[in-house]
Amino acid sequence: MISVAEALERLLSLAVPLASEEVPLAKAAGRVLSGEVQAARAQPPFTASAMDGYAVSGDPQPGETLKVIGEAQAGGAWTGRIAQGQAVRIFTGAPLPAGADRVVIQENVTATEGQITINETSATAHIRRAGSDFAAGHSLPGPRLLRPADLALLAAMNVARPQVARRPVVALIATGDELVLPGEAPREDQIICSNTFAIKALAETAGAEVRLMPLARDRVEALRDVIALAEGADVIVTIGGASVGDHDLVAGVARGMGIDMAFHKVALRPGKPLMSGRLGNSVFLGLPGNPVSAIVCSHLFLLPLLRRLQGLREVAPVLRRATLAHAVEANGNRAHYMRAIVEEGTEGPVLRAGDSQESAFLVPLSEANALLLRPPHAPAAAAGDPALWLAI
Ligand SMILES: Nc1nc2c(c(=O)[nH]1)N[C@H]1C(S)=C(S)[C@@H](COP(=O)(O)OP(=O)(O)OC[C@H]3O[C@@H](n4cnc5c(N)ncnc54)[C@H](O)[C@@H]3O)O[C@H]1N2
Ligand code: MOO
Repeated sequence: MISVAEALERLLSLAVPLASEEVPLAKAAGRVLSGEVQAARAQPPFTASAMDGYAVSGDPQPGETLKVIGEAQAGGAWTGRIAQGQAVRIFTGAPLPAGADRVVIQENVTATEGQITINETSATAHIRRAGSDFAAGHSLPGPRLLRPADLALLAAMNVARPQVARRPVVALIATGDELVLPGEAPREDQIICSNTFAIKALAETAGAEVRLMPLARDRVEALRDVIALAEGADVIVTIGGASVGDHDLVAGVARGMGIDMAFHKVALRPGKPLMSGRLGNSVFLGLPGNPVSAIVCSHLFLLPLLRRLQGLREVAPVLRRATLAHAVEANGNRAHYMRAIVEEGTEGPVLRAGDSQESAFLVPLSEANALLLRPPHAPAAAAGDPALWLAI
């Protein structure tokens, strides 16, 4: 069995970066900017008032009275020139008139018909210099996952249609004679297919377009047919049938279809039977069927793969530190990702592993907000000891 790190490296090496496409900004959230983009203009494009008040020349002192000779508002510049002893009524965002050096906020003046008297001065000029946020030509480098603030920045840079990596297409295949879809009437010996819905949602958070394939029954031909239907997908994900039982057919069928297997079995709990390889133009990822195993493996492997396909470099799950709320036993030879709850304590985050670590149970997974990582062969640890975790 190979380590989680080795498996992830082998999986990521199968990823051929996807082509890019242009999208309108309103559709660009969560997409990966492909390359560098440059600002067509500076921001602010002109020196602007940062407050509502009066634009003045020089630094008039308390008691001075100035004549108000015009008004400037955002989107409505006053185009004259201010001289000493004059003021222009100005509002936040308006271009600062020529000859003005500062803005006196309206709270600091007494305004009467056509004039103001200064009551107080302030150390700040209350102006935003042209280009003080960014200059024309300012660049936002890619690849970069576009967060909401990035979209505002791109808009201000007047980039209307950024180039982003196209969405990876994921074909999701649940396997097993025991499965029926939610809403259907299961026989006594059947269960509801659950994993698919978590994995679809997870893949979509990483920008994928997910195709739900028909359920594949536990027969070689049936499985082969559904996998063949998935041709053209960037990633083919199977769920179940990954282990060693007589009805666990996925590895054999994938081999029969010509997969170049990168690994099968990882020193991981839950998720030992995980497999991956290249199948035609697709990356093939065979997840174990147990719901927790499949979902944990999706966090650890599918999400990084989807991000790498879109060109991102830093894709491994982010490990954070916390202290253990209780003792934990020594670990065996597989990295154990325990379902846990992380909470903010008085001295930082505290981790509590769930009572049940059964890889088929969904309630503890639904209650968890973290996976507590116990590395292979980690010695027993006591309450208060440091531990690593990742958010789920
Ligand atoms: N003799 C051995 N048996 C098993 C081993 C082993 O090493 N030796 N490994 C165990 C481990 S670890 C895991 S994990 C499971 C995974 O096996 P499979 O990937 O072959 O999964 P299945 O047998 O098809 O299913 C396991 C379990 O999950 C349920 N399942 C499957 N698909 C879904 C779905 N889409 N939604 C909800 N539940 C699903 C299925 O009914 C089974 O109960 O193997 C152990 N066995
Ligand atoms: O590795 Mo299995 O995924 O323990 O349940």
